[in-house]
This record gives sequence, structure tokens and C-alpha cells, in this order.
Amino acid sequence: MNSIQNIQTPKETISLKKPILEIKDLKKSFGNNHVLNGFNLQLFEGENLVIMGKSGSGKSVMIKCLVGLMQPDSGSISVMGKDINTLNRNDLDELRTEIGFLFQGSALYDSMTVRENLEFPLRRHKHKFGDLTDTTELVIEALESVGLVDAIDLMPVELSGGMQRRVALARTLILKPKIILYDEPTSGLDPITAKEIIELMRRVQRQYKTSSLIITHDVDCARVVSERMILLVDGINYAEGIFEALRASKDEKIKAFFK
Ligand SMILES: Nc1ncnc2c1ncn2[C@@H]1O[C@H](COP(=O)(O)OP(=O)(O)OP(=O)(O)O)[C@@H](O)[C@H]1O
Repeated sequence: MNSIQNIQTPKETISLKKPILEIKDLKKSFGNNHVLNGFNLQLFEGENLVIMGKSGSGKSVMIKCLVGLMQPDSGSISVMGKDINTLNRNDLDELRTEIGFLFQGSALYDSMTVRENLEFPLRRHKHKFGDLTDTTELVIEALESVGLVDAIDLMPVELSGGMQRRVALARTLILKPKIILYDEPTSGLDPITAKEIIELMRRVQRQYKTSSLIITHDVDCARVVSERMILLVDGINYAEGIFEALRASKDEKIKAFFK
């Protein structure tokens, strides 16, 4: 098995902050297909951490384990200091409101207006926000942060692909998550719209002080949004470090990510 290559990890950042999310020695196999072979990850407060791995390397499996949709064979996952395997259903549900998701398929509800799409998670998570009678202020605040207040009464079909993704991000932000998981946030978007989403991700990090885990194949996205990166190869974090240092590596497996 390959050893982890620590390439100029910004140590001063790490020593000052504590991990808000930590994965230790995660293993998952499907029969003889050993997908995760002891994957480790620490996401620090306020950090944007990018994970790159080629197709089939186990990124989705890792995310599914992280959100409790899949049971790992071994290893531990803790979120905000809580081991997710030891939580009961209610505690897990509560913890999930601290985690926002922006997945490729995080489609909006077609039959609802933008406002209704944003109200939906508020009503689902009453325990966090109480029984809100007027959600307008929260909806407008979330739409402002993605620059789409004017779209409040539109239907999803009236929005471009990039606008839909921004509304999906607003729907995530309305719950004020501490952590956001982005799965291929720029896939399927043209370069200009992708750039807008990338800039928005940075703005969100500053405004909401979120910590983000970003899974992407998009080298440009990784360069702009990441403070730190992990390259997932052979089921382990093969290399970790800042973008420029990884890009300068002479290691063939690392170079392959930047071609
Ligand atoms: N439920 C499952 N049953 C059996 N094998 C699975 C299951 N889920 C994932 N796998 C296998 O695990 C491996 C990793 O899959 P995964 O979807 O995590 O890859 P990925 O890195 O997300 O790929 P992509 O970038 O293409 O989305 C693949 O070989 C896949 O076939």
C-alpha cells in the first residue's frame, strides 16, 4: 500500500483549529472490491477541503458512510465531536441539520416556487427553528447570499441550470449548516456559470463561516476554492497538501490529477 504524502500541509492552520469533522481509518469493501482501505480525513473549522479521486475511487462511498447512508466495515466518523455510530436516530437527525449538502442531483421541487423550495427544509426541521409562521426574512436572507432575491416567486423551470444550482445552495444555507458537502458542484455547467458557482462557494464560506468538503474533478474549482486537498488513490489519502504543491509534484499518480 502507498504511504501518504504530506505535501506542504499548512501546519499553522491545523494546529490553531480543531477538526469539525474527522474520519479515521475508514474501510469498506464489496466482496473482493476493496474500495476504502483506511481512509483518513480531518476537516478543520472554516476550511475548504477538496477531495479529488478518479472515477470509481470511492468518493461517493465515503460520502455515504459520512452521512449514515452506508455502513462502513470499520473505522470511525465524528462530526462536531460526536461519533455518528453511537448516535440514536433523533440525535443523528439533529446533527444532520448542521450538515448541508449540494449534490449533483439536489434537484428543486418542480411543482414549488423558489420560495416554497426554500421553506421546505425549515418546516422539516422545526426543532431547530421552531414553528415559523413567517419565513420571508430567512428566505430572503438565503436568496440574497446567492444573488437571486428577484427569483423568489419563479418556478424552477423558469431558471437556468446555474440559477437552479444557486437556489439549491440557498436551500442548503437556509438551515445555517456548519458543514457543507459539495459533490461535483460545477459538473454539467458551462465554464462561465461554473466560475460563478466557484466564486459563490468562496463567498458562502466567508459569510456563513462554514467548513466545506468539496468533491470535484474540476481542477479549476480545486485551485480556486481549496485551502487544502486530499487525493484519494487506492482507497487511501494518497497525498495531502495545498494545490500548488500537489500540482508541482513529480509523482506520476499525483501528476495524473492535473493533466
Ligand atoms: N452498493 C454497492 N454495491 C457494490 N459495489 C458498490 C456499491 N457502491 C459502490 N460500489 C463500488 O465502489 C466503487 C467506488 O464507487 P463510488 O461510486 O464511490 O466511486 P466515485 O469515486 O464516487 O466515482 P465517480 O467519480 O464516477 O462518481 C466502485 O467500484 C463501485 O462499483
